[in-house]
Order: sequence, then C-alpha cells, then structure tokens
Amino acid sequence: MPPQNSAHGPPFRVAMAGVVGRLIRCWCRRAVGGRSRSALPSGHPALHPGCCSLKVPALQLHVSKTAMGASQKDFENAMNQVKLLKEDPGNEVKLKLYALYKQATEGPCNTPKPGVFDLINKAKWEAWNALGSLPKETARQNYVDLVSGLSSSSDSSSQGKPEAERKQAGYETVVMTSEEGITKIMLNRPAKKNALTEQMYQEIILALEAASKDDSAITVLTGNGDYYSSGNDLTNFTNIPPEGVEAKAKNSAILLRNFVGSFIDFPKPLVAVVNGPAVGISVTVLGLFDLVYATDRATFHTPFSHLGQTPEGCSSYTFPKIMGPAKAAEMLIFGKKLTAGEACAQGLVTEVFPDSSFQKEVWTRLKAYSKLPQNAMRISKQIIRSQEKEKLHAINAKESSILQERWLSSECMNAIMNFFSQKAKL
Ligand SMILES: CCCCC/C=C/C(=O)SCCNC(=O)CCNC(=O)[C@H](O)C(C)(C)COP(=O)(O)OP(=O)(O)OC[C@H]1O[C@@H](n2cnc3c(N)ncnc32)[C@H](O)[C@@H]1OP(=O)(O)O
Repeated sequence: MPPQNSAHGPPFRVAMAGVVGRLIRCWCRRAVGGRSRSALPSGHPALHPGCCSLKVPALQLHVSKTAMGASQKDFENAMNQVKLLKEDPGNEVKLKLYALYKQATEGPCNTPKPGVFDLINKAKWEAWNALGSLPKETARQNYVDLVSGLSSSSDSSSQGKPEAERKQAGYETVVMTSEEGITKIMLNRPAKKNALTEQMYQEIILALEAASKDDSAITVLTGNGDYYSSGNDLTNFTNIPPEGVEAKAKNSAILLRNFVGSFIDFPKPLVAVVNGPAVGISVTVLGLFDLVYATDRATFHTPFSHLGQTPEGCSSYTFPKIMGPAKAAEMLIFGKKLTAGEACAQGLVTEVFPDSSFQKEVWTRLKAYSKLPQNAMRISKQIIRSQEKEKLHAINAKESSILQERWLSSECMNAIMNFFSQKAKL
C-alpha cells in the first residue's frame, strides 16, 4: 500500500528556495539523523510535511470557506496523499500543513516559544500558535481541504507532461494514469490474470479515493493483458494470521466491505473497460459502474456456489434489478458464464466492441465524454446514486457478513484446496 511505503512515494523534486528553505532542510536532516526522506519509516515525525509557512492566500481562502466534517479517515487519507504529491508544495504551504496537523492532533499551541535564534522551530511555533483556539475538527477539515487543493493543482500542473510522467507513483499492483480528463486505473498482474490480492484491493480503494478528488471528469477501471480480472486471488485465503482463520475471515470481510463501499460512494462517472474475461468480484461490482464497455472476447462468470461462496459487490440486489431475478439466479446461484453479447442483452454491459478495434473505439468515445461539463455529469450521477446509496451500503454489509461465515465453511475450504491441489479451472 503506497502510504505505508514511503520508499515508493514520488520524491519532492523542486528544491527548496531561499535561506528558510536551506535552514529547513538542515532541520529535517538533523531531526532524522541525516537519512533521506524516502528512507524514513512511515509515521516518523520528520516525515510530516510541516516545515515553514508565511501566507498562501489562495489556498487559505479555499480552506476557510469549506464546511466542517472531515472524518479521521479523511484526515489519514490526506496525510497519505501528501506523501504522494508530485511536486514540493513549498515551505509556506508545508508550514501551514504543519500547523493544521498539530492543531488537529494536539489542539492549541501550548509549548514555550523557541528562542530567537532557533529560526525553524520558531517559524513552526508561530504558524501553530497563529491558529489560536481553532477547534481540532476545523483544523482537521482545513488540513483535508488544503491537501485536496494541492492534489488537484499538482494533477493539473502535470497535464502537459507525457503519460509516463503522469503515472501516479506509489502503486505496485495497479497503474494509475491521468490524461485528457480521464483517470485510468489499470489492474496490473497480467501473469495472474489480474487476480485481486489484498494489496490490490487496498490500492484500488486508494486509487479511487485519489481519482474522486482529482480534476478528471471520468474514471476508468481496466485490466492489463488478456484478462480483465479473474476475481479474488485465492491465495488470499491461504495466508492465515497467528490469530487464526476466524480473524482472517473477519479481516477479509472488512476489506471486502471497504472495497465495495468505495464503488458505492464513488462520486464521478465510473467506467469499466472490460478488456477480457471477468470472474467473481470483478463481475459483481460492475453493477455499481455507470458504463461497462466490453470486448467481444470478454466473458462474465460468478462461480460462487462452485467455490462454496455467496454473492458480493451488491450483486444480490443489482443483478436481479438489472437483468431480472431469473437471469440473475442463473449467474449468481448456478454460475452460468455469459458471453459479452449475452451480458449486453441482459443489461449488465452497455456496449460490446470487436476485439480488433476495442481499445480505439472505446477510448475515442470516452475522450469525447470527458469533455462534457464535469459538474453536470457528477451531479447527475449523484442524483441517480443517492436514491439507493443507503440501501447499497446495507446490502454490502449483509453480503460481507454472510461471506465471513461462508469462508469458514468446509464447502469453501475444499473448493480452494481443490484449486491449488489440482489447479482446477473454472
Ligand atoms: C477479500 C475479498 C474477497 C471477495 C470475494 C470474491 C470472490 C471471487 O472473486 S470468486 C472468484 C475467484 N476466482 C477464481 O476462482 C478463478 C480461479 N482461476 C481460474 O479458474 C483460472 O486461473 C482462470 C480460468 C481464471 C484462467 O485459466 P487459464 O487461462 O488456464 O490460466 P491459469 O490458470 O494458468 O492462470 C495463470 C496463473 O494465474 C493464477 N491465477 C489465475 N487466477 C487466479 C486466482 N483467482 N487466484 C489465484 N491465482 C490465480 C493461476 O494459478 C496461474 O498461476 P501459475 O500456475 O503460478 O502461473
């Protein structure tokens, strides 16, 4: 997961300017015993981007106008996002971030003012102290807003760069790129048919979180290689922690719920570019996408009963709604594999394209859509989704909890052992 691994975060490329910058660099080095920033363990105090600030009028405006309400999770995500910034935000912004972070976590500044020659700590103290009695919750929200502003300006400043440079660093199992108003999240384990490991679920959650805040109009999920995705990586079930299988099942259910939740909550148009066969959870979440474009080579398969498992991804609700109860049962209970044409006829797929022209036709279409007014698209999606968002979350919770039990069943354990012992194919 990128935020846990600062070695994968992009280096801040812009050199700190001026005397204050040089002093801060010295402080950072001193504070961490001369180690480079990327070599630091995550959570090390000196990793926190709090350094120096005077005033950042535009950003401050943005900060003060926003309503309160950032959760602890938003705050933690924002801290992670700071590590992924492509460009050094500059000392002033870093000081502001430092002050907001301290205020949000410790409350008003109550430490003695550093001495007049202790320039760096004095600057930091002044920035924190200037926040007065700002409530912790407001500071947390302002921190989140400030980071969000930085992320989008950093994204838009990279628009003129070639694609290789616009790749978001820090991901290992997905490739995230932004171009012409489209953020693409590509599953990138082609040798394993893009089977979803635990790390991959986490990276997709983070990538969706980042995409929801960037300045792209549309977000696309696709696969690298001949498969879209073969669903849950069955080795996920073989890695049992010392606490035992029950703990494993519980953690997996939490991961599943968070993963599906990030599709339910995704605020922008979300498009699946299904470049090949899709299995299991990669099929079920398609019911939460706004467009599903498929190559005619794709198939759609949810062999849950074969695996001793039950539906997830809200498919117990979305599939009957999309294709009617009879067709949904054929897929979800009996594991019938659909061709792309069948999936399209049943409403799960928006449109099927010949494999030979799939990429060209789909991306031409999406580039045209990405030029539509962004806010209108986003609001339209939200109107549609808001009608059943709570219901989807409740269904997600229920499906995850039922699966937690199923994973402990002999039916499920036997099916997984069978896959590994005989390499039984679906
Ligand atoms: C924590 C949240 C849980 C959420 C619950 C989700 C449930 C689901 O998604 S259920 C669906 C699970 N998926 C499967 O059961 C698929 C299992 N895989 C297969 O049946 C086949 O691999 C195939 C039909 C997808 C592809 O067959 P083939 O074209 O013959 O290719 P290989 O089998 O040789 O695959 C290459 C390589 O990749 C490994 N692999 C593929 N899929 C998975 C997978 N889902 N889990 C683990 N490993 C997978 C396969 O074992 C091969 O590995 P090597 O032998 O080491 O090359």
